[in-house]
Amino acid sequence: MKYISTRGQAPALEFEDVLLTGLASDGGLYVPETLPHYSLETIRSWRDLPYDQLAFKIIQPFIGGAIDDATLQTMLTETYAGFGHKAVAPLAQLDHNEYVLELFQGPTLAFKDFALQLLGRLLDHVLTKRNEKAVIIGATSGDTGSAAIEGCKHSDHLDIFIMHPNNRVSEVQRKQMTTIKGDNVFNLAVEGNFDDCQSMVKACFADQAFLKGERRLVAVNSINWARIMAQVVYYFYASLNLGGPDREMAFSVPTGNFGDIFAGYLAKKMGLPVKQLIVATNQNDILHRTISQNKYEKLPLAHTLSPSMDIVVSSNFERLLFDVYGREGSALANLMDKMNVETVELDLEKMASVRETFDSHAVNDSTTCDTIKEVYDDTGYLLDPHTAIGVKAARECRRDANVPMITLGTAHPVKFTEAIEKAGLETPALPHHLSDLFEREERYDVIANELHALQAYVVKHVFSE
Ligand SMILES: Cc1ncc(COP(=O)(O)O)c(C=O)c1O
Ligand SMILES: N[C@@H](CCOP(=O)(O)O)C(=O)O
Repeated sequence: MKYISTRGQAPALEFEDVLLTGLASDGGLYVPETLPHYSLETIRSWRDLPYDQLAFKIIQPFIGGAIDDATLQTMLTETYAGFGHKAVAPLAQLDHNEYVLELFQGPTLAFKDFALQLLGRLLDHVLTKRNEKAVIIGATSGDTGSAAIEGCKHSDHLDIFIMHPNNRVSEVQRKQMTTIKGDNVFNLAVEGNFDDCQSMVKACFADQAFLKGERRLVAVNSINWARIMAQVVYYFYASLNLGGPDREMAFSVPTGNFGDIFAGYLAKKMGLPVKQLIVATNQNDILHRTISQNKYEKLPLAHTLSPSMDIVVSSNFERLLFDVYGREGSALANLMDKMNVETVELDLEKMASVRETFDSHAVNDSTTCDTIKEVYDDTGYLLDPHTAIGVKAARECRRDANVPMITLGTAHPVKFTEAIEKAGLETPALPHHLSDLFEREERYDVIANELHALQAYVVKHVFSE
């Protein structure tokens, strides 16, 4: 399978090279040139597959010949065997036709594990084969960081640098990242917000001279296509477990960088019957304002009780716009340049095509806490604040009560004590494998919100080995 850039100028790449990059050289994001499409009959035939085998069916066509089938299946089996629930992505029922898809059963307790525990294995496999070393530079608002470090810490071929906004991730999230030992692991607390960290990652891709041509730069954020690819699987899995593909499903997705919901959009394009996709945001609601009012306007980033979604510039929205604008790279490049500097309205018929599938809703901190409390009182089920935003948005935007509504449960509540306590509830104990987290020694450095500070740090640690 070939991958092309959303901005039309960068060379098309095969899977292995897409895996080993981040942004395309023209500043765009890689997407498959064509998507596989499956008949209902084919999807139906996957109904009884365990998660790892379903993952093989969905992921293998994206990888093509880059990894042989037996090795890929082994990687997938090992990846998902490390999850804390035998079903890997179990469904919890809140009400009639209302579910939470628990995507927080992986080692770092957030949906990021689904892709990042696999990504670490894929990268190690390909770099070993090529006998190459790479540098990972990633940005996190709290969850990507620990999942990426967990996935990459054993690789001799990778040095991993993860930036988080200083004092703006939860304590559990910070400790999860900064207590992982490994000579190849570096945590940086940036004096800035997530958007600052993310733009530094992108700036590093635009100018890689600081790596002296000696190391490849790889992304672990969802700008890396392999992240999205692995996230498509659980839409199929959830649907198949609730009678799909013979009935439609609706999904509500707590949204920040638009990676997770974009995977749902791909699942629909690949043939899964999906009635609606709900973009659920916190107070950082640029996507909600874009979808509901057709006004893409950047406002200052707000710090909320759902810190992982404290994001203004949602990178993967570009991948959706690429489709909406007829896959015309040059038109999209112009639009993205405009969106970077001014408030933009999309063409009306383009917006109408977005609204055919997508609805949106924004939830503030106080309603987030009320939702956590209400659902707990009704059902005894404790939502994390991000998932609570998804549940609230699902209840507000539902198009058809007969269609099962599945909210993606993106994180475990134990990571977000502040919101749980503000909801008047008690945070549960940390799971066994993290029970001594607060006694573990932390290791991280604080750096200025400046590209040269980051690059100097990376150079010092990569080339002084
Ligand atoms: C817990 C949690 N929920 C939701 C999101 C939003 O996901 P996405 O960035 O793919 O939209 C994130 C991270 O972005 C997250 O960490
Ligand atoms: N919520 C994320 C932010 C980064 O998003 P990504 O999906 O592009 O890696 C986080 O927790 O770090």
